[in-house]
Amino acid sequence: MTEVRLDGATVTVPVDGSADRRTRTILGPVDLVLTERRVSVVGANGSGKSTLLRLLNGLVSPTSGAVTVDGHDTVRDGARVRRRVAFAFTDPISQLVMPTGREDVELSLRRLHRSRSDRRAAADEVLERFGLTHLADQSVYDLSGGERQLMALAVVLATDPVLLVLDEPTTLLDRRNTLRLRALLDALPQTVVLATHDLDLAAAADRTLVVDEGRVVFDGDPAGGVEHYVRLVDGP
Ligand SMILES: Nc1ncnc2c1ncn2[C@@H]1O[C@H](COP(=O)(O)OP(=O)(O)OP(=O)(O)O)[C@@H](O)[C@H]1O
Repeated sequence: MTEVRLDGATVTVPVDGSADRRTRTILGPVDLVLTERRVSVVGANGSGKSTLLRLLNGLVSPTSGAVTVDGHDTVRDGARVRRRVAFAFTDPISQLVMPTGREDVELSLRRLHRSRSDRRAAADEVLERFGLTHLADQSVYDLSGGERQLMALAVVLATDPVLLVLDEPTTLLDRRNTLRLRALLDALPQTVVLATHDLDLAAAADRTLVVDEGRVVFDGDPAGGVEHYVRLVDGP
């Protein structure tokens, strides 16, 4: 079981153009211990969801407080944390850095498999597992949005991370690919923390956090979380 812990985690940013170096708190303080297999995070645009997610693999460092994954501090032990935590961005093209999916999967396997032939065999296995073999050698720019999203997921999951963090994974997907992604997530053994505006996806988690103006304002069962969020947006 993977344990993610946030202890008084706060993120502040400089206020643009302020002469006296003023700062603004965009998240926190957040105190959380996450051990569930599926955690969803919902909240309005700009509420702080991505910032919360980015704390989990050290993409963002807390200005104060601490974040640990299985006891590893995301700042002091950054490299170890990033080997355990995979992060998938909303826009897969920012994830896919090589010309083809196969090369991207091989790139992510370079640490696990030193020899080129082992890497190639391992990449074949990953692509097969995700049903992407037929798209492996196509330019990533020629893939559809949905295919690209699945390819980006295959790339980050190739190294078998213990925690998968997904920032709005279904935003670019049609219904068919959304359902395909949901089936894929259901079958994953990893712990998944995802931010989403898709309330069905949010409700399928084991635990839901609602973020509003940088604070976690609800933490509990998914049905209650979705209801809380809808009430927050629609008003009482
Ligand atoms: N590096 C930064 N510098 C300044 N402001 C930032 C920075 N990162 C985030 N913010 C601000 O912090 C707030 C929260 O941003 P965040 O991206 O976490 O929101 P979000 O809930 O993921 O939004 P969305 O649903 O639109 O993706 C926003 O007002 C954003 O402009």
